[in-house]
Amino acid sequence: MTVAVLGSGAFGTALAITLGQKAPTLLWSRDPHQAAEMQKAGENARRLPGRPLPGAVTVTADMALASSADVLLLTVPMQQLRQFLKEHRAAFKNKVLVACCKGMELETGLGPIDIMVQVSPETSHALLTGPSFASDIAAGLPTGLTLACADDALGRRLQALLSTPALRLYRSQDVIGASLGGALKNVIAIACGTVMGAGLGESARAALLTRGFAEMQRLALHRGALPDTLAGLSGFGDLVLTCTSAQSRNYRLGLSIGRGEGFDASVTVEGAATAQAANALAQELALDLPITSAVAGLLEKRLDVTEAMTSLLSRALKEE
Ligand SMILES: NC(=O)C1=CN([C@@H]2O[C@H](COP(=O)(O)OP(=O)(O)OC[C@H]3O[C@@H](n4cnc5c(N)ncnc54)[C@H](OP(=O)(O)O)[C@@H]3O)[C@@H](O)[C@H]2O)C=CC1
Ligand SMILES: O=C(CO)COP(=O)(O)O
Repeated sequence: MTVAVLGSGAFGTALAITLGQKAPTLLWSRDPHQAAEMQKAGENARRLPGRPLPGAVTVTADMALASSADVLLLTVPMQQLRQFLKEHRAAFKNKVLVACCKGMELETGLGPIDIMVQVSPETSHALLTGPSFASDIAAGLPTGLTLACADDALGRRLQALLSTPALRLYRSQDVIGASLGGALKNVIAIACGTVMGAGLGESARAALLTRGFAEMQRLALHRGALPDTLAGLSGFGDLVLTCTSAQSRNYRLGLSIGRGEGFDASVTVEGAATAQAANALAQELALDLPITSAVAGLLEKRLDVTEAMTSLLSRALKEE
């Protein structure tokens, strides 16, 4: 099976770099000028500078060529996924689509698998998620990821195809758990960045991370996820990474909120829309997600940091 990565951002480029060390790999960019520049320079200077593309990676803006591959890794941001699938529906027919984005759609609360099922029912679907900063992956540093696919036979083929000496993929059939874990951890990372930015200390961060994990489980289990998935790489694993590293854009957005500073609106921060979508869903389902609600309040500027902390600390005392 041949592979193309669709979306030449930081993560798409990183995946193409690592997979291109194993087999010829196509990297698709929506911008012909950028594709030509990357191919010529052998590098994605804009999104992932200093990480050379292997010779087996071909960068192209030609979707007909890119979608000639058997397996298409979708690395466009979550809020762009539906439109992207609609635009290229004909080209994707009968292909295997592996979503690599993390989040919930703002208007619907749906995750990547739900959207692929809705918009591209004539394709096969899987999700690649877990702790994996683009620059680490591109540098060949090791990590473990979750390959979630409801169809176990296809999941096994994708696991073998996409694993590399540095990327160890674990299989799961729980697409709901893998999808929600990857989406919700970003919301908790914004919360953790905020407490660190506001100088509230590492103890507060550890408490938020832990209680945030409880919220992730509450919502995901209600939606039918398996507890083991949340405790795995796509949930707990990615939560720990994202809540403790300034490499994370979600964590950095939180830091800037905590410090009262601005943040570059062009940076992809999946947790922002997801916080609002998850908060709306929690209200609809009458689920108590106080940290998610506080993050949504901060992002919508209904709360400041002091009010958000007060809203969390002043709730009725309860059992853990
Ligand atoms: N960066 C990371 O460390 C990791 C990211 N992810 C996930 O991967 C996803 C992408 O993140 P990342 O690569 O970092 O984001 P970036 O912001 O680096 O890149 C996003 C890319 O998507 C392209 N794009 C945006 N909209 C469209 C569209 N409508 N059609 C085609 N292409 C489009 C952009 O093109 P253009 O350059 O032309 O704007 C850009 O190349 C996110 O969901 C993220 O959570 C997962 C694991 C790690
Ligand atoms: O998902 C990621 C690491 O697994 C990347 O996190 P950020 O999107 O916060 O940078």
